[in-house]
Amino acid sequence: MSDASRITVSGEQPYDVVIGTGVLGELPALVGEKARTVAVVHSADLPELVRPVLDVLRGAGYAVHALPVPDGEAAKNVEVLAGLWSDFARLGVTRSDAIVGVGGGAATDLAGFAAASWLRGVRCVLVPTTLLAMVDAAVGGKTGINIAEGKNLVGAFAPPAGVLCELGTLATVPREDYISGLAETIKAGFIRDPRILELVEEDPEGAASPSGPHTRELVERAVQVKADVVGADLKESGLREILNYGHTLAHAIEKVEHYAFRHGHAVAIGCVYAAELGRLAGRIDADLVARHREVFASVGLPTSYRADAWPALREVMNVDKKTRGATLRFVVLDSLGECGRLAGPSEELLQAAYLEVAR
Ligand SMILES: NC(=O)c1ccc[n+]([C@@H]2O[C@H](COP(=O)([O-])OP(=O)(O)OC[C@H]3O[C@@H](n4cnc5c(N)ncnc54)[C@H](O)[C@@H]3O)[C@@H](O)[C@H]2O)c1
Ligand SMILES: O=C(O)C(=O)C[C@@H](O)[C@H](O)[C@H](O)COP(=O)(O)O
Ligand SMILES: [Zn+2]
Repeated sequence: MSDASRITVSGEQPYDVVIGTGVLGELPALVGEKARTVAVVHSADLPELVRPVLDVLRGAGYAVHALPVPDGEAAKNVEVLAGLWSDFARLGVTRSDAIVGVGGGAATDLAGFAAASWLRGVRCVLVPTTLLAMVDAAVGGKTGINIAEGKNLVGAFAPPAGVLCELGTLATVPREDYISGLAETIKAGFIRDPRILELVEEDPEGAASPSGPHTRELVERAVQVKADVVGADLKESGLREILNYGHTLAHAIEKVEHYAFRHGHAVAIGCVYAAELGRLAGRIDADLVARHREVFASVGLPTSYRADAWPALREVMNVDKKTRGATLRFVVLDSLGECGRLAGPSEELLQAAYLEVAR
């Protein structure tokens, strides 16, 4: 029996993000009647989480194939993707069939791109199993992989047919990964829904645990922010850029760390950097910057990074997707919950803001 709430993402083909317990029963309806073969892309390290997915699909009569991929960020590369394409060919995945992605954001990004690129696009259903994947990665149709030159540089906008957030799976997420997901949740609070910040500030320890009192509300609020934004601007022609708050520096940190640094941890540092940029550019005051540091730190997220890394980080920031020609562009806050853009900041400003997060 499901207690699910659902948030609809509008667009050419609207879909629901279903949040609750006992939601996997909705999988067959999302995979659809036309499908015969279902390829389930999942992290090799999570057999207990994928088993119920396989059982539900097999019970519904599909020919189900489990396709394990390397754990975490190691999944998001071109060799793994090419391996999936060969698997789909071998298994005879056709345009009437479906791909299901199960796991954290790395697995759902990969599965989504595999589905978007196979036969130029087949149906994809996502079953995120981390907080970060539920509140952000699995929602909104940004799919992709990393290359040596940078994070998520190859991918496609390809919305899923549905997203099933089984809250029970959060219980086993390692604490540091759960906290990483809180960074994106808090980001949603700064850019659009300040109530999220209040919920975290009232009870940071509760927020940092899946058994905390507000877990479901935090997930629902962050998903609602994402749904509202991507429903209005799927392909990031304007509004959607606000979801990238903090990511210009965050992606550079991840690249410099060879993708061994958690995404949310990098986003927390990146949001503080963006806040400092905003303050130095006269857009927000010191109190709002302090609130960034306090709320991220209250749940154990980092807010500073190595001082000596600046030259390397600065170079990587040039390939940020918001850059236009030689002009770096940042999402900044104009006030709490209101975003603006900062285009072409001077090198002095970029460095001065970095000095504020450097340690
Ligand atoms: N597409 C988007 O819009 C979008 C948005 C935000 C982040 N992302 C991407 O998401 C990725 C980060 O996602 P993440 O934080 O989920 O990391 P992740 O996918 O690397 O998962 C973190 C770890 O948790 C494990 N795990 C997953 N579910 C579990 C569970 N229920 N119990 C126990 N362990 C579990 C994974 O195996 C992995 O080791 C990054 O690649 C980031 O770029 C994409
Ligand atoms: O959905 C979006 O749009 C986002 O920017 C959400 C981010 O949290 C996410 O990390 C995204 O993958 C970053 O996108 P990118 O285009 O900068 O790679
Ligand atoms: Zn992110």
